[in-house]
Amino acid sequence: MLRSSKAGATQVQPTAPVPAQTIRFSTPVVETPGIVVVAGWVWRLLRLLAVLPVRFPVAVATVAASALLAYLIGWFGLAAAWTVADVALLVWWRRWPESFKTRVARRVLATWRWLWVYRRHWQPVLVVSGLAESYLERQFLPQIRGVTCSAWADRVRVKLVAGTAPAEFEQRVSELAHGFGAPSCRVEVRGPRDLVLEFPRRDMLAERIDALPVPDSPDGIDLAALPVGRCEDGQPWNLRLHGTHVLTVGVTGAGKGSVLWSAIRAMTPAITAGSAEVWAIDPKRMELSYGRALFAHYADAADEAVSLLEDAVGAMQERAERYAGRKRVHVSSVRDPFVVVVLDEVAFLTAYHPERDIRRRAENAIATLTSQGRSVGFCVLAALQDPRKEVLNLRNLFPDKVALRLDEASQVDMVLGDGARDRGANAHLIDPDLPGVAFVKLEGSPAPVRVRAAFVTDADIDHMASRYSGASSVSDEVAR
Ligand SMILES: Nc1ncnc2c1ncn2[C@@H]1O[C@H](COP(=O)(O)OP(=O)(O)OP(=O)(O)O)[C@@H](O)[C@H]1O
Repeated sequence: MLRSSKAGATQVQPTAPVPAQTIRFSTPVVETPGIVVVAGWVWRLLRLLAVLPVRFPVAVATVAASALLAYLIGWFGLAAAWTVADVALLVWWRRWPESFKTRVARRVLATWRWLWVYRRHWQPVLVVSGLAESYLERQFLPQIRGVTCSAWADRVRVKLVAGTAPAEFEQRVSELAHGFGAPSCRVEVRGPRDLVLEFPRRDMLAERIDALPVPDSPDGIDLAALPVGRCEDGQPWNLRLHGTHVLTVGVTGAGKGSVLWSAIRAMTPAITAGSAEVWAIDPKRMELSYGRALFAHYADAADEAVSLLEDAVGAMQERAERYAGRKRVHVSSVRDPFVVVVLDEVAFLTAYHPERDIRRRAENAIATLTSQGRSVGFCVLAALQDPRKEVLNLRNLFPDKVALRLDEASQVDMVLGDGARDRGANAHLIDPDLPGVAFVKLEGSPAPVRVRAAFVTDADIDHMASRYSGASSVSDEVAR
């Protein structure tokens, strides 16, 4: 039975003649003469010698100067010259460590990593991961243009094969990361056929980040760039609240609270001054209740929470009416403070609450706030555990999203948008021992960036509540 020719598809060798094909034309094989092969090798050697001084001017100059010194003053003199140079380098390193790192150490490291890691493994990794292209029986590989090292990552600049697209690299970030022994890989497109692969060497976010300092005065606070943590490259992670709405998604224990609290902490002086207000909804009664004194309004029970949301809608509409035809941009002031509605576990109101009326009212209010509040200085900052549509079908009304540790790979694109996982946002692979680590999309960069929120402890919240509370709520009158 199994031997029957009908048991499976017939395999045809692509080079073997098909039975019906009596004559088959093929290219004749001509043996390459030895002299041509040797000439090819000599040509490649000469080309390498010509390119070396351009590619590695310092290394070639050092070798050439050493050879010249050895010739002129002998091996003893060369050893003395090298000792002096080493002492000079040592002094440079001790005296100006930063400049030594950027000008010497990282360049040497980059050359080493280029030779030992990327050049050595480039062809096998790219061929096996399917990034080598074939045309007319010849193989074409993307070329390494150069390797640079930053404090935490290697950046490999690559020239694409003509006719291919960066998306092919974006879809194979996992293969590339494993192939080159890096924890992850990020693709940055610089221009036509020009991209950079970023491979972290160490995790800059492995250590907990303590709560960031509270700004001294409300004047320096930029509500469109509140410092809430650190990016993977060591730069501050600034969260935009003014002019947008933010949805923070993560499984239980992922650190959603640290994102909410870091944002509140960054604007506390504005809360004291009255130019910003936080209206907090805390269904779990655990996350926000600690800092109650900082909030203009607070609700934990479902019916109170829905009333709070409807009050916010009322205040927003009153402001929109006042602005109509007069003002197009909201500027925070004591008269018209910037209002952040902080909603912990938003699904409690929109999906899990047993009363249909509560769910419907909550959803309507959130939809109105998120669709109309941006330009009049209202922002919704919500936290959510499960990003599926059945749980929160309003998630697309939040322009900015923070993907903390997620349960499943498929949830990454649900939170950060199509293609985010292909671009390296592996939020489902975040280590559970690193709460507060997340992927976000920053302005001006389509590639998701790995960040970590600073951790605001209970003691920090206590301190903030006792020192900065007492702001009178101007919007009270409007809301009531
Ligand atoms: N940014 C952070 N840095 C370091 N540790 C953190 C950070 N955020 C949270 N943690 C730790 O993780 C624990 C859980 O954090 P948190 O309660 O904020 O998670 P969550 O996502 O809000 O969970 P849940 O939905 O169950 O409330 C905290 O008690 C704290 O110990």
